[in-house]
Amino acid sequence: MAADWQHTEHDMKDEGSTIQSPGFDLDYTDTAGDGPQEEDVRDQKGHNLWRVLNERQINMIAFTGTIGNGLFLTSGKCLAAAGPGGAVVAYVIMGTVISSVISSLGEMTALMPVNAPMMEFPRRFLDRGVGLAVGWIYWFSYVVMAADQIVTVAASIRFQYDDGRTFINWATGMDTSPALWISVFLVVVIIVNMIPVKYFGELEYIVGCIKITFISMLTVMMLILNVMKPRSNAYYSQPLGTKYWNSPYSFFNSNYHVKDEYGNLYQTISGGTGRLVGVWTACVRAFFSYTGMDMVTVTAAESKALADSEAMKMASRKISLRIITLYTLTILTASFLVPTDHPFINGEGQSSGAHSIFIIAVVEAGLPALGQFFNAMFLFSAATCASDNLYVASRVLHTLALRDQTGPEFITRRLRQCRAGVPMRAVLVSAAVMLVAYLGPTGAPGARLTELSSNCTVSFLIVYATICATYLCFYQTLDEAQKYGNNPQTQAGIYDRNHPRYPYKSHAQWLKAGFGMVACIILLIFNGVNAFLTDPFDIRTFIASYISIPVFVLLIVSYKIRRHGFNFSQWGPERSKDLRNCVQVSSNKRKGRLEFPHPGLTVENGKRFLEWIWPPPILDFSVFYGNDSQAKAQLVQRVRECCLNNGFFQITGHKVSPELQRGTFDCTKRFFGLPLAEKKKIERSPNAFNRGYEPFQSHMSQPGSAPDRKEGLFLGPDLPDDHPYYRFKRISMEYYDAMFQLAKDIFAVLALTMDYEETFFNPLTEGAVATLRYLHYPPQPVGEAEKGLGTGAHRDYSCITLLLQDGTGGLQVLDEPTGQWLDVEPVHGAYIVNLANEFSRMTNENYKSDLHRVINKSGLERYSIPFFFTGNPDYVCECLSRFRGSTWICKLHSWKIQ
Ligand SMILES: O=C(O)CCC(=O)C(=O)O
Ligand SMILES: [Fe+2]
Repeated sequence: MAADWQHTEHDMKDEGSTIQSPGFDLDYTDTAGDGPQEEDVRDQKGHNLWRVLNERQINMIAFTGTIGNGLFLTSGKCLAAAGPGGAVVAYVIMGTVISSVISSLGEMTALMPVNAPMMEFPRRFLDRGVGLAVGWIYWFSYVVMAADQIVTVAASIRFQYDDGRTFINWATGMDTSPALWISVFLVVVIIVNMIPVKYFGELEYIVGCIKITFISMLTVMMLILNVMKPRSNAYYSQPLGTKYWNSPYSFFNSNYHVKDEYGNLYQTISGGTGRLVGVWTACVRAFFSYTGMDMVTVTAAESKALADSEAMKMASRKISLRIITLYTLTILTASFLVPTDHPFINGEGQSSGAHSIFIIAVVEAGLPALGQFFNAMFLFSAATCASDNLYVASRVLHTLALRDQTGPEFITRRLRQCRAGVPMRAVLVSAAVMLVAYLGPTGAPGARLTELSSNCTVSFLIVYATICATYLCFYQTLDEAQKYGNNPQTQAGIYDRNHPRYPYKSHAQWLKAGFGMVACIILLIFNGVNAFLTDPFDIRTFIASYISIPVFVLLIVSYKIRRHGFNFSQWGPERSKDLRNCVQVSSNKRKGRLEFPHPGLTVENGKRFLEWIWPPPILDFSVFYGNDSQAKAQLVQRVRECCLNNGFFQITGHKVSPELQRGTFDCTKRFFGLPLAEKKKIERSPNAFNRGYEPFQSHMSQPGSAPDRKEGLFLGPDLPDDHPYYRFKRISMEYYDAMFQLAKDIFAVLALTMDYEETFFNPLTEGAVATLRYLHYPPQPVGEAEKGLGTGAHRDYSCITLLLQDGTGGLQVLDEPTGQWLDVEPVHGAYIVNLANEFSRMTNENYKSDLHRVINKSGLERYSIPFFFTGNPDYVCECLSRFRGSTWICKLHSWKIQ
């Protein structure tokens, strides 16, 4: 009874609560912790973010968001407080703290790429109330940070530098009200956040590249200024060398000046205590300039790259390494050029730009014009940070809404809504709170944004300490699941941190998380030490430094009251210890790890090394749809090379949507999940036009070998209209049509590779016959290869095949010149294009028909969806004119495709 197919829907509902099979299944990963069905529903309602960001964009969003005024404008205060050596030490030590936090968070996110991991993980592993409290303060902190960056933009426009010898002044900035600039940039930042996330990601990528270039240039510049012969208008006549690190200056600054909020000197602490307080103050500041790196995980729910489950590992590692190295180097090089007692970093100076050690360094080296350029870059940097901070805030608010934590339903419903994958309302509400920017130093009396923003940076300490604590609980949960859980062997890797399929095992855990947590708590307790050093006690600094703690506690308490009233016995930790949405790495090979096939120096090893540096090409097909003729010509050239080489290539950037691919995989799994008797009811019989079910081991791809260890379903557009499984049919046919169109587009490119018109193959593609095939490969027992492969070695028959595989891996293509089987690593959403025999014949076998096979050694279920494009049965094939030459084999033949 075919109607029983529908009953599998309820089986799928439970999928969200079980550990999922690996790889690209993670596209089912819920964005709010529900099952895939719920995601479907949300999708229909437009509540879903879109997974469109790729790895480079994720990296750059975090990079762009972190590098802001912390380093550029306020690092001078570190130098003044701790001395050159002390400042560098502070950046290094705090770098270890932040990288402990980021790797703890990154490891959990790599295993479970959920929406807003910052709040989701504490919710699961610590306490629901803590999770929500973290969500709220995290959101608020990002909003205020965004506002603070906007104020920095306005302050940078009001640029003036006057040290008695050099005078720089941006007249426009000085003559206009900062409120005007705040308004202008607020609008710009909101607009940027409204654009579809795909373009936002691309913009961020460009901005990130500019920032990386700038900061690298800054470091090199500082180095050059230090060693080169000073210019005639420099403030010094000999190269500075290590002058500011030697006597009378020194490694540490032993005098710490306690100042009140207006910069008036209150007292000086000297000696060992002075050094200690100085380094401590520098540490707190350095830590704050690192905040923002956590953004790398906020993008998890919008990342298509995360389906390649090691992308998070690479992203979190890269961000820590890049930022810590760049910051430390930049501070180090600049510290040789600016003395610790320079008045502009000790409270004087006419504008925020004048406080920057980099501007001071270039002005004193006799390059004031460069100072202007730097200020412009700092302005740009702050503006882009503001945009990133708003991005994070909106995503967190959106998640809070999905969790029903944003008050009345009529508000929550709106905050959940997304348009084109962007949570517009969440952006607007967050932007509205950014109006606190007008509280900044705009001339308005009682401007207090600075305090607000400093207590927000303190909030990050709470969030980070919570994340480390969460990691410790997560670590314990994994341990328990591994020891006491009743897990099938195929899932063992999910709980085992040492298993090669565990996505990201960060080093030295749990120690690192413990260190991160203790360090953040100490920073939290002592960050407001300045308040205690003044007399009378500085109440404003004290409140700004500690207010976040009671607010955090209050948020937790209000959650408990709302949920349990004053029934204190129920206030204990509520956690699910839920290991849902786990993913595994799709192959035993760790990404980024270089493994040689042979010991010693061999040609194969050399080849592997080259492949490691320049991995085999994945072609971005989107240029075919664009207007860039040069890029298109490049694509055509690369396709041509692939056709001539091995007869296969992989493409991304096609128009088949991830949702449709996901839906089709869903259909595939549902079908193969049916009882055998059900599947056999539509068994493919030899005269059923190549449609229907093909049972396990009933086909032999490689003549003379054992039958294929796979089962299949052949589909075409002739499913009866009254087919009972409507959704299955709709999705399958929608997918069929999309593939048909893609095949036509690929033929257009193939025509171009032969210097024909794009339309050359139209007679072949119009009215073509094609077959969609769903395949299922059960895991192949290790060491039983002689009992048959998943698919025996074969070449496809007709024209081209477009293959979509899940993340399990197992497809191999023969590299004819070397005789080696190459693994075709799964790339999420990409199509492998195989040229088949008929087509190869038409090219006089210049274009290869590739030999390929499948061995599913992963220990996991593998699903794949080939689409065989046969071509129009009436098309008369013959050797194409382009390939007619003296050695051609098909001179006398013309034939029709079978
Ligand atoms: O399942 C795969 O990855 C390949 C299948 C295949 O080559 C075929 O069906 O012709
Ligand atoms: Fe094939």
